[in-house]
Amino acid sequence: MRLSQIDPSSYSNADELIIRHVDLDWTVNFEKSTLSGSASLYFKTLRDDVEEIFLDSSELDIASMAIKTSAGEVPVSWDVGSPVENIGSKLTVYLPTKTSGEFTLVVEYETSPKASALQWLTAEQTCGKKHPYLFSQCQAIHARSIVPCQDTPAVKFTYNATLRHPAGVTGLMSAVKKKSETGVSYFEQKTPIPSYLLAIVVGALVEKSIGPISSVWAEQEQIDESAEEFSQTAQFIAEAENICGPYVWGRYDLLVMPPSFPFGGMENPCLTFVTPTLLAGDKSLATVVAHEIAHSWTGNLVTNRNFEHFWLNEGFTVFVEGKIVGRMFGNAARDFHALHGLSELTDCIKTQLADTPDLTKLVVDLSDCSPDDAFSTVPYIKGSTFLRYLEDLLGGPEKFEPFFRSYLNTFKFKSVMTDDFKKALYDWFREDPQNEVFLERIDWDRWLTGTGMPPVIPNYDRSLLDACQKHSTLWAENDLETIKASPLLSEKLTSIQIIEFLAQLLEKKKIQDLTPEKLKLLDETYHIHKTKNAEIRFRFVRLYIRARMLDKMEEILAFANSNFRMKFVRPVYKELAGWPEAKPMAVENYNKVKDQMMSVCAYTSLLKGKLKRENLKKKKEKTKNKKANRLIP
Ligand SMILES: CC/C=C\C/C=C\C[C@@H](O)/C=C/C=C/C=C\[C@@H](O)CCCC(=O)O
Ligand SMILES: [Zn+2]
Repeated sequence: MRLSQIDPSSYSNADELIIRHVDLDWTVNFEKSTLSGSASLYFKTLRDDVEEIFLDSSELDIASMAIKTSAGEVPVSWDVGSPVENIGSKLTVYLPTKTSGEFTLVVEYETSPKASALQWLTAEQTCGKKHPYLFSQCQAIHARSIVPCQDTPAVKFTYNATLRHPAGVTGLMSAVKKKSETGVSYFEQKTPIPSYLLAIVVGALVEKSIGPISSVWAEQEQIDESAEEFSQTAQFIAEAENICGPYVWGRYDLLVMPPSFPFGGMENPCLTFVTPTLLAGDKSLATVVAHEIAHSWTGNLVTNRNFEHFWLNEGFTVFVEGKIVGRMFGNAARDFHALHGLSELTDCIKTQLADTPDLTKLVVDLSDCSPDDAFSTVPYIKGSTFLRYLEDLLGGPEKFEPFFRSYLNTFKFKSVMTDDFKKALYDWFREDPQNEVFLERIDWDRWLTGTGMPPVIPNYDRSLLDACQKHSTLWAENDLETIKASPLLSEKLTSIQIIEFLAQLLEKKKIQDLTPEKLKLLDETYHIHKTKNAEIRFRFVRLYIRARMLDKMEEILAFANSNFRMKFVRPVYKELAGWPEAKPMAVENYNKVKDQMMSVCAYTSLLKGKLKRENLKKKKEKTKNKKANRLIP
């Protein structure tokens, strides 16, 4: 079911009125695990005589609501619809009179201790062990669990916030801090944002400067290594500005999160959240920061109108990330980065999305699927591959980048659909009639609604990939003695090449004699036990699983418990579920640690396969019934 015309995942009647600004006054209650206070929503009607406001909400305890106009404040009544799993409840506000123009809705409320956007950590769960910690993750549709709102990226608003928290901790938000007093911080976000970019963190945080507009924030124990790992931040920003135009958000700070943060990074404006699994010690995973910086334009300035068009956020961002890599490390590195993305996409389509081919489309149908269930690497990699294909087709970076900048400039502060991009592309390139023949070649249907891998793979420079291929073939197709004798073993691979080589090894249907001895040699050859690189460890524990090494279960589960980044946790559990001897231990471990995971991670790690299969079964039955009905004369 589509909840509204504009957005299948939002109840809001954003075709009738929109939120332009929000004032938040929140008190952080660590003892109750709640936020309490008020949200003032400044509305502008888009048509005359609006009678009701439909908002999104999830488990909010609402104490009062009032409408404020220049004439004064009037209490209003409301109704909370029955909750729908992974969606929340429709919140209907009844306006006292037919309303046009501008007005404010003031809501006094408290969040649930189970608010899906929030994670509350006890002091023991932090590095410093002295203070509790709170953080949020609102994308895609979890903002509704911390504020009643039009929780759709079709609507953008500015916000101010007053944050009251215990005196010994620091509060930060996805905004610029204007002032702080003991136990109170004041924030301002002057650039309109969609609700999914609201963010809050409260904890024992310290700051270290890493550039003219940037600091890294972390717990004291990780601050120095974080500053070192992300020392390229200012250069990433400079390259991104060169590609996309001026940076408008004032500050670009980084926050190194606790290990339970479910994603690699989250592009919260002014304050990107990153997983500590990026702390590899050699900056080899810092391209995630380049990615989050790129979002300052693609996603945060030009935003997908709903999550069916998520590729407009992520595909565009990976495309810019690749360009930053190219400018800083050369085109061979850019192309290797893209080829590595394609390996990840192949793996994702074959494993995570094997039962749901519709989710391999670039533009998906989210009518009966929550965005969290649809999330995959497809919009990232298929999307960026499409843009690279267009760039190559339409004359290379020299011709494409001016168009790209103009697209960003035209749609900044707005929310867009795929057709807006398509029209902008045609408007720009049709200026030169010579482009017509190339424009005609673009098979939009296959790219946007075709399933599976991208229909065209660009002609990438494969020089850095070749070594990975040689190594994976050596290890997959030979016995131990032949491998030991190979001169390849003394060839050095970079961390990223090791990641790709292991990914390729995992891709092979059959690895000859995947024995403990072989894995021991592999470990020694590439110094896997010494590495801090989580991407390498992640792939190596999957090899242990493939080799059915029960004696490595402790190590496998230690990795699964070392962080709750979904990219790592979900495939590990999925593979363990397919190994009958290990499954009971995996289930037991999951049950032990699931309360330390964010709800999105706990929910998608174990249930997803089952739920998807059930939905598919239901869909098939529906189609069968429809067909049967058609046969009835
Ligand atoms: C076609 C997909 C439709 C909707 C998905 C939209 C949002 C999904 C929701 O689960 C939130 C995603 C947040 C992502 C944040 C950061 C990513 O870049 C992280 C990528 C994975 C990782 O590196 O850990
Ligand atoms: Zn992203």
